[in-house]
Amino acid sequence: MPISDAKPRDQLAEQLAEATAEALRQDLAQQERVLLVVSGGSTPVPFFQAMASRDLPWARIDVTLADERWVPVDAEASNARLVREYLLVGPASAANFISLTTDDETPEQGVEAVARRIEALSWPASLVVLGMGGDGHTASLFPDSRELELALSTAEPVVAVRSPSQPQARITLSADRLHQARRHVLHITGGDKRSVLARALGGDDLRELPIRAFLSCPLAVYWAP
Ligand SMILES: O=C1O[C@H](COP(=O)(O)O)[C@@H](O)[C@H](O)[C@H]1O
Repeated sequence: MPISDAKPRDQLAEQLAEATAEALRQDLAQQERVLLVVSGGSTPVPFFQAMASRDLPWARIDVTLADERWVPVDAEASNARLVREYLLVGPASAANFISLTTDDETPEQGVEAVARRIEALSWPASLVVLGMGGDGHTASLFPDSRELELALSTAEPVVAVRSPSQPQARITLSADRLHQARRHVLHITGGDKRSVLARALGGDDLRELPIRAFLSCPLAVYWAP
């Protein structure tokens, strides 16, 4: 389909995939391995689909997540399942995916093993693609999380997170780790999220809207209705 006939969200996903592929190519010209950090949730699906067929040396690319629900890898709610189903297919299946879960019962038990995995990657990442929820959370930095201050301030790479608003325990890259990237993108869709972003830009209380921690990365915003 010519890009001009595409629906806005698919068009946005194509543009983001092109920019991501270009960023990875640039860094691959300078270093043997590169790292791409992606978000979960529902928004990234068309981006993953657009990315999967890109002509890239995928075997030299590590892919990990900004955050994960502490659920089995094949669970509906698993961000890793989403990545495997929509991104790691076709040419992109040659990429090395690093998950954020272990067989431990809780993220608190697994957090150290995940931290070692994450530390071993090629930081700074080429690109961190953030998402955002309607409550202003990004990754698993939730406004109502007990661990929000820790996740915003620690130098540790990952934090186990409990949020009353969320049905599952989670694990998230810390804000410090998410900042360790050459480029940052916020990928959001819909009028509601545009309003949340506008509200975030008008204030500075991170606990109210944790996305504020990334508004001056600099951050490229990819938005479509
Ligand atoms: O729970 C999560 O939510 C955000 C936003 O998800 P969306 O479904 O509104 O696109 C996502 O960025 C994060 O990775 C995910 O775990």
